[in-house]
Amino acid sequence: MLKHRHNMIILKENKRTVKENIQTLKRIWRFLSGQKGRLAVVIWMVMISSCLSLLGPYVVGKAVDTYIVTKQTEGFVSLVATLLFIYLALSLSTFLQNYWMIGIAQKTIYSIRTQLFRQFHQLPISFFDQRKSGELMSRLTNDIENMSQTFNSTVIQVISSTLTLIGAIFVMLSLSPLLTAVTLLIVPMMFGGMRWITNRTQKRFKEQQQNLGELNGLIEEVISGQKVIKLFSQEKTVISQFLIKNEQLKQSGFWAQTYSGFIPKLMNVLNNLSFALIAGVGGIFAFKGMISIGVIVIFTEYARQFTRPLNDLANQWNTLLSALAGAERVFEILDKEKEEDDEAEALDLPVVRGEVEFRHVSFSYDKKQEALRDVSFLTSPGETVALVGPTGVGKTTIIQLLMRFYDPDRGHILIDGYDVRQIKRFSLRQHMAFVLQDVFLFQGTILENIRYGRLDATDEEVIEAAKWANAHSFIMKLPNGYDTVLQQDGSGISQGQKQLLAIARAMIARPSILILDEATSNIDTMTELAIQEALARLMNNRTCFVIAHRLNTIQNADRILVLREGTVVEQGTHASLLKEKGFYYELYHRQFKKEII
Ligand SMILES: Nc1ncnc2c1ncn2[C@@H]1O[C@H](COP(=O)(O)OP(=O)(O)OP(=O)(O)O)[C@@H](O)[C@H]1O
Repeated sequence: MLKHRHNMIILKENKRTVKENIQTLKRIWRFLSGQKGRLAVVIWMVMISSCLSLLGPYVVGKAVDTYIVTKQTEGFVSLVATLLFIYLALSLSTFLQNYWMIGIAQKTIYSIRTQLFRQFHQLPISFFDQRKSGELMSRLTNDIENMSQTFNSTVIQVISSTLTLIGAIFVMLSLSPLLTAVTLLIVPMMFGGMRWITNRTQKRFKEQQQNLGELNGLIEEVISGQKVIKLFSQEKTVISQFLIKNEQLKQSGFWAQTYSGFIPKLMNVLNNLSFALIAGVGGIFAFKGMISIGVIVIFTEYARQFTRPLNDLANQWNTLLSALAGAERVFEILDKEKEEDDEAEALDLPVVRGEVEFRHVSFSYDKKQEALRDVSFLTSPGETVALVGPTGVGKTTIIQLLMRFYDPDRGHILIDGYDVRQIKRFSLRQHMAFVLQDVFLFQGTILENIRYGRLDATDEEVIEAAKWANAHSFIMKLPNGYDTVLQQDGSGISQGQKQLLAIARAMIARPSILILDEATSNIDTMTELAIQEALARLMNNRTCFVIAHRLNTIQNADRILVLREGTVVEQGTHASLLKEKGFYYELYHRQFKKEII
């Protein structure tokens, strides 16, 4: 039943062309390259077990004719022993083929999963900017899991069902073509009936899937937005929204399951019908001496063998197609263009002084609307540069280009006189560190989180950095000090403490160029002071780019770059810019002055 439900859900995906499916199969085949020998053994095993499963009923039929009808006992025991051997061998070969196939499947899935995970690290940032993380996660988990399930069982089932089906028809034809025709009568009825039910269930399953998606979306939103819901006392609204969606899901689920429940019933009816037909028509043939009783026994057994593989094939076929669609989604990522390789003569910069120049840089994310337009500036080593401007003017974009997450469409970015394209990415990023307002902490200890800045730092160096970052004292108050395990979102420590850890992490990286995205959230005064002091130490003697939100930072900056609509409209110190009475002056009076009044 479950399998059948799955069929319906994936009907939509089955619209892929045969050519596309063959191409995907070819690619999967390539992943199996190291295991073709084992796969051949499995296929042999499947063939043997299919033959054995056809042989069993044949021997039973022969036993009826030779021993039971004639009441002959001699040799009967050895025939029963043969039958026992056939069924034991069948069980053993089924077990072995499953065991080996699971081994092959898991090895293949392991290598596809590893390749996909590696690929994620080689893709440019633009790839991630354009996609939802949930959707990417689902390729690495759901799609691969779907492939894995299919490899585990479907391949074997498809081969075995096909062989059994062909074998059964072949043996039946050789025994009695007429009775075979009678047995096959149920096939069109089976397809007709299935089609009738499928047409009705398909719509219901689509509805169910859609309702389930909407309900999941609501649940996800409610869980992540718990604080907002509570704060605005929206619990009742959310619950009533949930009840509506839940009711819809119940309704569609009820009808989908009810309709699909007809399928096993139909199979049963048809099976019984075929038994009755074989017994009735076969009986008449037997009276006329056209066939023996044993042949009727063989036919009734094969009739069962016949409907089962047909049903299995219908189910497995859809599962296989759905797995192919999943595989295609995985391959689509594997085929994405990787981040451009470093140029052959790209340099390793052992030391960076921190001179940064943007020379007529223009850049557009979508190649339609420019996010930066002819931006030029030159900073001296050790300068603190504040990027100032209204929202969406390109402050973050300047930083993204500096870190080489994107390359400019026009113009050049130079560090110590070298075009960033001439520097190896790894080397470039090694000289940079950033402290962003959303501090990203990994699941792990505090020690590991700080050491992320430079993996070869000793424990002593980590502690030293934490002391410099004013983080040591709060860390020591935690139950396990530096060994306290943080969850991925850093729950358990405050926003300000996360900032202090981020500063320690940047400190240990010993960068020449520092990037700061100042936190806008309110942090208590004591922690704020600790952060400001730690930042001042971190920024000392380093070129710093600050996406500045605090007046204090802006006033103390050596250079302020004032951005407007993707271009630098003014630059200078706070005092000189105020004197100019231009855009900065306007911004200052609009945004900041109220802070100091
Ligand atoms: N990944 C992206 N894809 C497409 N457009 C983007 C992307 N990131 C930013 N943009 C667009 O580029 C322009 C500049 O964005 P940017 O993030 O650099 O602004 P900002 O000055 O940092 O803004 P804020 O102060 O709000 O963070 C905006 O118009 C924005 O919509």
